[in-house]
Amino acid sequence: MPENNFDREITLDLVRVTEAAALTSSLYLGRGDKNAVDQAAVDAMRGMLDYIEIKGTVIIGEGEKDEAPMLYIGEKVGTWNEDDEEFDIAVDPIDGTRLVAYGLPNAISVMLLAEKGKLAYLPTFYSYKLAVGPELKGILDIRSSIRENLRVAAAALKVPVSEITVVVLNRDRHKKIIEEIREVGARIKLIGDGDIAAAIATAMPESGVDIYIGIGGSPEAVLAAGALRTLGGELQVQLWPQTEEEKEKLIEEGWDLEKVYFTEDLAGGENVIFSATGVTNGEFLKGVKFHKGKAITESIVMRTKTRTIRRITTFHDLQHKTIRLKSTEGDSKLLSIGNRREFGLGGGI
Ligand SMILES: O=P(O)(O)OC[C@H]1O[C@](O)(COP(=O)(O)O)[C@@H](O)[C@@H]1O
Repeated sequence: MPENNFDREITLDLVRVTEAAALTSSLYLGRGDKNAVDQAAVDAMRGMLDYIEIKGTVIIGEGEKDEAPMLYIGEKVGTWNEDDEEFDIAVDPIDGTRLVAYGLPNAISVMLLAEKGKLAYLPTFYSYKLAVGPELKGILDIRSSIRENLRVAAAALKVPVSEITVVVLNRDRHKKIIEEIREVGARIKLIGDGDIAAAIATAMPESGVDIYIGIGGSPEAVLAAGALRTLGGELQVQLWPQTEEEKEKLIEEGWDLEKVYFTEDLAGGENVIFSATGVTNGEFLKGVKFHKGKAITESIVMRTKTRTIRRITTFHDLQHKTIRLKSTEGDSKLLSIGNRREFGLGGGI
């Protein structure tokens, strides 16, 4: 297949993967069961990844933190035919599992594909991140104080600081950051979870978000960088060890804790493809909606090569839509998304 056609094909394939994860996990909306949400998304993703004509290796999986189900690092995905191209893959089957478990907004299913060796490995579980859209790209510095960055941002955007909106994960570790933003007088949106969407929102003018800052998962940083590459935004990241012991170990191993990773260091190469599907309504994607025999999903897919950004609304007929679920052990089954009993869920009244 000529290279261009191949890229186009694969772009839609990735949407099918995040759509399947979003659809399946959304069956568990509001049931209070984070693990069921994650398991559904992981198995659906794995099931769909099998169909993509690539030699894919998952190099960024997620789930270690709470022993959640995961697509594990090193897992081979795709068809692995002789002529297939090799790609590295980063996934977050659900960013915001708790959000789905409690029916809260802003959960998405995400994956990223890049040329081999072009996605960064960050050794810490958490990273300190600063994300901005195109207008602030190259202007802020993660090493500067919050006050200084907000001053510079206001000057660059030609607005008073009070019109700048900063998104921060609502965590105790961010107490100082939040206090500082309040002191300077910018607006703050505290979010419960889901910092991939928050970082990406900075590059979406309609979101009303200017800056995302704070400490969040390292895999999420790489995934957000993949999208920001195409959107023309910027992510700056520093490793964030959680203990003195971890810090010393990293230094011993030769990691530079002062180093700032920029967008291209995190997701480099010419050919980065990012796909996300909304699970619950959010900043930049609508969540899965069930309506009169159909499930409706909204996805966004983008490629760095052409800078094309597509929003895709898909109507899935519940009578005919099947999803292939595949377990870590390799067993697969085809389930009908319209039949909740097949997913071990009550059929209702
Ligand atoms: O909840 P923590 O430990 O503060 O970690 C923050 C990370 O967790 C999330 O909010 C949610 O991640 P999961 O849904 O994968 O658990 C991420 O968006 C964020 O990077």
